[in-house]
Amino acid sequence: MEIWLVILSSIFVSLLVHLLVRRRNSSSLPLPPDPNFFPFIGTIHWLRQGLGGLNSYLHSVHHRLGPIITLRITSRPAIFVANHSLAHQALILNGAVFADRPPAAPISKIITSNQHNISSGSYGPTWRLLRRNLTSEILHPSRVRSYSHARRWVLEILFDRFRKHGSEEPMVLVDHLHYAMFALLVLMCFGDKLDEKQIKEVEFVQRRLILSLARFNILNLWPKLTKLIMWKRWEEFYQVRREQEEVLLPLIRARKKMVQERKKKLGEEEEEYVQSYVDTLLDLELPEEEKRKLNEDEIVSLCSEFLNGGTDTTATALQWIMANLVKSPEIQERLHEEVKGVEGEEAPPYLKAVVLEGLRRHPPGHFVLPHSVTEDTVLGGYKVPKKGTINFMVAEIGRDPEVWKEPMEFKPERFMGEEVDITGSRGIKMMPFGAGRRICPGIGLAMLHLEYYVANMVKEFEWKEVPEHQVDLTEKLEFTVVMKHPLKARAVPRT
Ligand code: HEM
Repeated sequence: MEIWLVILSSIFVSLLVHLLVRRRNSSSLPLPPDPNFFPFIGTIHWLRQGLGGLNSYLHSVHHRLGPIITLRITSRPAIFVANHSLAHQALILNGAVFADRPPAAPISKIITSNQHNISSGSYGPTWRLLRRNLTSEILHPSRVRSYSHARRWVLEILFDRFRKHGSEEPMVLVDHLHYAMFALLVLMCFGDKLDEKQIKEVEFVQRRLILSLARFNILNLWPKLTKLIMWKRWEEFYQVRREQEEVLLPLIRARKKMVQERKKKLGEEEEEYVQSYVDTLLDLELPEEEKRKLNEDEIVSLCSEFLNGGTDTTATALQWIMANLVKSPEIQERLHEEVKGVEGEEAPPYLKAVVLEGLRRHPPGHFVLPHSVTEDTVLGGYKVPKKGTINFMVAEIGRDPEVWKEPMEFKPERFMGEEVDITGSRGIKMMPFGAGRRICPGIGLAMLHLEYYVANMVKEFEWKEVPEHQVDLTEKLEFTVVMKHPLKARAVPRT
């Protein structure tokens, strides 16, 4: 009874808002078409199927209404763009206007210390400072080269695990990939080679946070109400965040102490020192807040963003690529022929093609993070309002049959002899890292990690399918879009 009352009053209120907004916009351009005359009704349909239902719902709506549509999920219109040329117009040709982020929902506000991180920060001086710090101090190619010992160290850990597991039994590869990517990024973030127990603790708190976000999302809907009727879930959320702080803060403080002691000893003989992400954050001064330094809460959020941004995405992409190599032994063999004689970290052409095809066919994120515009603007003949949210559909764009022949097939050959600009600046054909001013700053590091680990895993082992665990490419939405049935294959050492 009460549920019906809530649904009816929501429909009534949204109808009213819908009509009012229509009237206000009638003198200017319309918003992109909305599939539902009664806002929320269509959305209830896919909400019932969970977020995974959104993809197929959007696919059918785009098919009916064209490449740019509006959905009303909350009071802000959410616009979805599924076309490469519109994405280019917005993100590259009109980049500054489309570079903002919408205000964070209550849960994200807490996780991001009030949007004081890169991915959720508004387009302005603080975002610019934080992003420039990451790209120039940690992700600059020369700095990335200086972490080559870490890549090798993690490769040895991986191979050790594969050998211990043995070649007879199939293994779930993604668990090892997650651990490996965490070991690598934890080192870049906190400096020292931590021991396995510490790395596992970091991996545990970080993965628990991102995997439980879907469960906590409901708290965003009406925080004042959910704090009353769902207080237990709020408590659970605060507990997850507290436990994250309990693991990350001691690592941050230890690094701070080390940096201070190093400053005191300046001039004396230097021990070997590789700069970590935390070191770079300690000295930053926020330009919009009387040059104050970052507090511990903000440093935790930035480290958390760095760890999650670079681990789950890369491990997911690695798993999809390896799954396709197991499924197509002839592609794996061609790749092995190419990489077996290659030393060093420069990727040969077929390896590059395999990685690009993996990112096109299975982008870890099916959408870029939500964007918003700095002023009312126009896209595809429709109005994009300042307070709206605009989403770019990465998977739809990379699988567009108008652009890609047989888009659902895994064919690295399509990239051979053809230069594809993955940043999209000269035209977008695929955009697994986004495009324009908010493009993933980790793009160079991610490509290096993908090429390096795919090449070495194939060089050292032959990956074989097991009849009881045939490769199944069905997708499932977690933090990224992962394999619903994780890859289980045998790793046979090559002699
Ligand atoms: C295969 C690996 C990766 C993929 C597919 C990926 C993908 C993306 C995408 C789609 C975005 C959103 C772009 C937008 O909103 O327009 C993004 C943003 C971001 N990524 Fe990545 N990423 C990867 C690896 C990394 C790595 C290694 C790091 C850092 C170490 C990183 C850090 C970030 C950050 C900080 C942002 C926010 C940028 C901003 O808002 O200005 N990512 N990434």
